[in-house]
Amino acid sequence: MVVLSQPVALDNHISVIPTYTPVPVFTSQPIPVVDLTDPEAKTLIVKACEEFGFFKVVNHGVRADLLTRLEQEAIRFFALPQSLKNQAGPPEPYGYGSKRIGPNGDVGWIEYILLNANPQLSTPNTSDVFGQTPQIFREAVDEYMHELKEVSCKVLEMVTEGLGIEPRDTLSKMVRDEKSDSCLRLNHYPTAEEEAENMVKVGFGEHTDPQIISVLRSNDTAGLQICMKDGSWVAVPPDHSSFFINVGDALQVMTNGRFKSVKHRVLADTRRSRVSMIYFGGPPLSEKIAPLSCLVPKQDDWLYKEFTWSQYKSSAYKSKLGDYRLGLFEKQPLLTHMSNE
Ligand SMILES: C=C1C[C@]23C[C@@]1(O)CC[C@H]2[C@@]12CC[C@H](O)[C@@](C)(C(=O)O1)[C@H]2[C@@H]3C(=O)O
Ligand SMILES: O=C(O)CCC(=O)C(=O)O
Ligand SMILES: [Fe+2]
Repeated sequence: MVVLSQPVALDNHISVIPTYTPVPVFTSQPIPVVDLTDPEAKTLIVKACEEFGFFKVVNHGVRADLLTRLEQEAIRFFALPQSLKNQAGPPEPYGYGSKRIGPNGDVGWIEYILLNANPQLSTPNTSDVFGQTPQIFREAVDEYMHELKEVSCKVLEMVTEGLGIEPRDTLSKMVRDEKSDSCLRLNHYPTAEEEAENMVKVGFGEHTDPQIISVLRSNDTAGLQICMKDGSWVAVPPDHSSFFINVGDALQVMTNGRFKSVKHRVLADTRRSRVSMIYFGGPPLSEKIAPLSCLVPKQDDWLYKEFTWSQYKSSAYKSKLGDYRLGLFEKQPLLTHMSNE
């Protein structure tokens, strides 16, 4: 028997993975769960960001009815006829997309809506998402983004407190800034009639999120997996009432690699549809991203060159999903002086 460990592309270009590649569920090494009301939360968050770049939060303070309201609106949108949904696309990068992810040939068993948190930065077709649907969708999106910005900032303030960084809004002020380049993604991984035997469709291929922080919420359909430090994949049990936090590339840089932006992917369960909504907390386009000087005072110790978020974003949009995007921004290791002693 040939055991494939890498995804392979089928005729329809959606990669598939053999189901007999065992993917353990997070049990032996449970996913860190942080109660945001726990006085120890900041210490637990720092530990989870160092060990996994990923954790689950409970007691986050966002009302359950807002989560269900947005999920229902997303389901209603994705149930529209294809021709109507297409009017809200193609994503450039904002708007409705189906199967194609990003501009460089990535595909997945997915359809989605990508919206910038700042409506002025969204492309015109984005308004079609709401144009054909009731006001209730826009209200749910706006309210959700507002609440998720708060959750992101609360977590980032716990990060700075846990790391002993002052002031405590050092990170959160970038996401709170009115020019913050944050976005919201609504993903739908549909069911499928046919399924190649012993194969599972890749919904969203492996990647890291480029921003500072991502806050993910899904319905109770499984599919999300994260990559451990040893390269193995672990399935994350879904939990519709909690949020899952990812460290993004920009936070990896600002902590000089102390926190790792977590590689993750979604394998679609084609018998049950999955709906996820992710808030990506990003800095303003002009923000300079570099290791924080309070963490790494000597520039010689910086692992990354300074760049603006705008530079990183345009570089990300030239890359494929699975590329290691930070590679271009790593400093060459200093050659220790060569002596002939
Ligand atoms: C293939 C791509 C899609 C993406 C832009 C990119 O060129 C590389 C990064 C991808 C990603 C992953 C996290 C988020 O879902 C996303 C919105 C982002 O900021 O970076 C997507 C981009 C996208 O789908 O537009
Ligand atoms: O849909 C999911 O659960 C995760 C999707 C994801 O990683 C993304 O949109 O960046
Ligand atoms: Fe992601």
